[in-house]
Amino acid sequence: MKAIEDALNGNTIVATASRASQPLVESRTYNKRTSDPALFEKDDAPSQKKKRHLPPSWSEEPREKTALRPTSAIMKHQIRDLSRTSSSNATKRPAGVFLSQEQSQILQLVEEGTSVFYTGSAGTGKSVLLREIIKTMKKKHKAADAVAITASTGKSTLMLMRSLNSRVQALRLVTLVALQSIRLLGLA
Ligand SMILES: Nc1ncnc2c1ncn2[C@@H]1O[C@H](COP(=O)(O)OP(=O)(O)OP(=O)(O)O)[C@@H](O)[C@H]1O
Repeated sequence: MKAIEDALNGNTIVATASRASQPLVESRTYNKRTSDPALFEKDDAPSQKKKRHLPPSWSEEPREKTALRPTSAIMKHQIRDLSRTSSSNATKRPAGVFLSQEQSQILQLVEEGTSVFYTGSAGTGKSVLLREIIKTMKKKHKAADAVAITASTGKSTLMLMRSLNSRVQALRLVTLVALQSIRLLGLA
């Protein structure tokens, strides 16, 4: 009631004025920036940065010069050079085929002039051995026509043509197969 009466008598203004003349400490402390250190409470005081202590060797060691990173243009050249050298090496020194003991035995028999029939599961190295046999026989009998490759079926002829990967050989192969077929049929 006392407060209402005071308000009616116009004491409100006086009260407001007195309140405004004494601003809250809180608002001064938190909402206003001030350089007065007394206004800072101990916990709110800005912490002093500690000086970093580095090991003595840190500053004594001279900094190594970092190698410049190659630009993309330089890298392109390097990659091109690398591919050139690797491809030239590949043509000069093809990866040698090291035949297994079984493959070597068959090759030896062929070299000795023995008629050989060899077979095996898929991927056991029959084609690799055949290529080696052809190579070896060509080396042994230097004449161009000394070695002839035949196939019993059209399909196998095509397979051989593909595996031998040479048009001339493939052409010769087809001719030989044709000749063999003619002979087998007793036509010639
Ligand atoms: N002596 C060897 N040295 C290295 N790799 C070999 C050798 N023999 C066979 N291979 C490899 O094994 C794989 C199969 O060989 P290849 O194609 O000659 O088998 P295959 O018996 O002819 O198979 P398929 O009957 O399926 O035609 C190939 O990748 C080949 O390079």
